[in-house]
Amino acid sequence: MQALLSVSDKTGIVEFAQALHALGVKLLSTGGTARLLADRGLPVTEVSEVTGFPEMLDGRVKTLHPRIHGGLLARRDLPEHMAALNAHGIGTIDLLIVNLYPFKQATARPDCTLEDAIENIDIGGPAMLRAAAKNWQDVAVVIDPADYERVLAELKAGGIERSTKFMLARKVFAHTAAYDGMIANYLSSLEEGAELATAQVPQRREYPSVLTLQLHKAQDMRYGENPHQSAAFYRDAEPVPGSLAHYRQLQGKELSYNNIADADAAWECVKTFDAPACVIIKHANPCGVAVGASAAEAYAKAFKTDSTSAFGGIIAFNQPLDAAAAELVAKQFVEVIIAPAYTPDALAVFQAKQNVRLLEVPLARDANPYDLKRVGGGVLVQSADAKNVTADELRVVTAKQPTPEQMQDLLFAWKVAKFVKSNAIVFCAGGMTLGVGAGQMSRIDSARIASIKAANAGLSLQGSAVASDAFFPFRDGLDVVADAGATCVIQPGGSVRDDEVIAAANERGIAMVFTGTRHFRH
Ligand SMILES: NC(=O)c1ncn([C@@H]2O[C@H](COP(=O)(O)O)[C@@H](O)[C@H]2O)c1NC=O
Repeated sequence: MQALLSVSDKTGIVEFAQALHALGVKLLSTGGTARLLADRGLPVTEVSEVTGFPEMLDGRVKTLHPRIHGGLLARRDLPEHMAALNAHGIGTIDLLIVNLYPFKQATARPDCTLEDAIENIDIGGPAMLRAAAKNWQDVAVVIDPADYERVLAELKAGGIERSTKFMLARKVFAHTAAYDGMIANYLSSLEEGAELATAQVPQRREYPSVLTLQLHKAQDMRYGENPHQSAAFYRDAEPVPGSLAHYRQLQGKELSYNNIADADAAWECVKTFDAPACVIIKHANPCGVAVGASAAEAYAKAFKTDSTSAFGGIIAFNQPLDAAAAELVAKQFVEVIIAPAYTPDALAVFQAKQNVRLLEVPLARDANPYDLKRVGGGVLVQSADAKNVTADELRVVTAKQPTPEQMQDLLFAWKVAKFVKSNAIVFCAGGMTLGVGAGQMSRIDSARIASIKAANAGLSLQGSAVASDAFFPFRDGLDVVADAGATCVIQPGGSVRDDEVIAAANERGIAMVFTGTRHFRH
């Protein structure tokens, strides 16, 4: 048996080659890889000895030769193929271990010139990979050091399984597709004229003219948003730390499409708080959000906002869930709980409620690089709404200044409003939501609904803070929240009628701050 080893990422390659040698496998290799193996005392034949050609053109041509590609592509079951190899004195290559020039790492460097990028496009590697993967029935092809162990174990047990060879081949074509996609994304992101100055770091557009994405299926789903729709969940190749895609399901029924969508909304919202927080989501909107001294207190406050809507909700915590919080939550019907960890006592509480889905997601606050939204015949792409307004960015526009407590409530309300579908109106006080008006076509209706919901929950809005995700276009919306009892308002500002709205706030004795940032959410 003959193996060809040619790797840029040399992780584990020496140990793997040693094990292959011990099994009697003959080792062929390219320049740098061959030197490393020879230095470790392994008998290795350089590819250049086989091809009769030195590696040429700064490594651009090493393995691109019929003596290599013949050995990879010949079908062992076709006598004519084997006769052709014999006639030309070509030996078969039965195992190929290749990983490619690090194009991604190279182009991520801020000083990467176009020339550097081009030199990091691997040509011979993908050619061999595709050849071996096409001939998967006869050649096992390994691109991922994580597969070395499995391949070795099977070789030791008598030979690489057919199913393993097919799995490895499929992995190759996904990998070369992603690799070429990355190159296409890079080259199509270059500004006009980049080709005139290849020794310089090229200017790049944020949105390339060709966008290639590769997503990996995490799971099939029983159905989509509705039972007559089919669905699956796909993950990014490298999901950002702290994103929902890192979930580990500890118990409960299978996750549904809506569960994942709502869990994501809950998790993204709860992550924005530093204090122990709880977010209850229904149909992608928060129906209760609160901070407290503990997870249990945060939950109890969040539940009070709208205990009717909380039924069957998705509940997220930014703290490990302990028994005290678990016991409270277990009293209500809950679909999914998300937390960075669960104490053993908390898990014990849900032992008797095996249908409840418990998700553990490591906490980190990195934002997704891009948001994607399907529209008819295309996809809208935008940067994620990662903006978190801080106190020093706020501008007080009324005669009345907010008190420090009001300022806290305003910032809390603003954080929540960012996660409420537009038009969003959120009344808050004391670190909890009191009334949420979501998804209305008119801002004034959202304001009315938020105050009706607070009244339904028996929560007073006297002295409350209110957030509006976008500016009030007229004074009428402000009058509704003032009539309801709000004494301070946070909103982006920027309306042509800001003066009218500020005058109304002054007239009603309200403190109002502008964020200068809008948080539409659709
Ligand atoms: N040109 C070729 O014929 C060729 N054959 C293999 N390579 C790549 O060369 C790298 C290994 O080189 P070395 O063994 O010299 O460190 C691998 O990433 C492999 O994919 C090549 N390089 C680039 O195209």
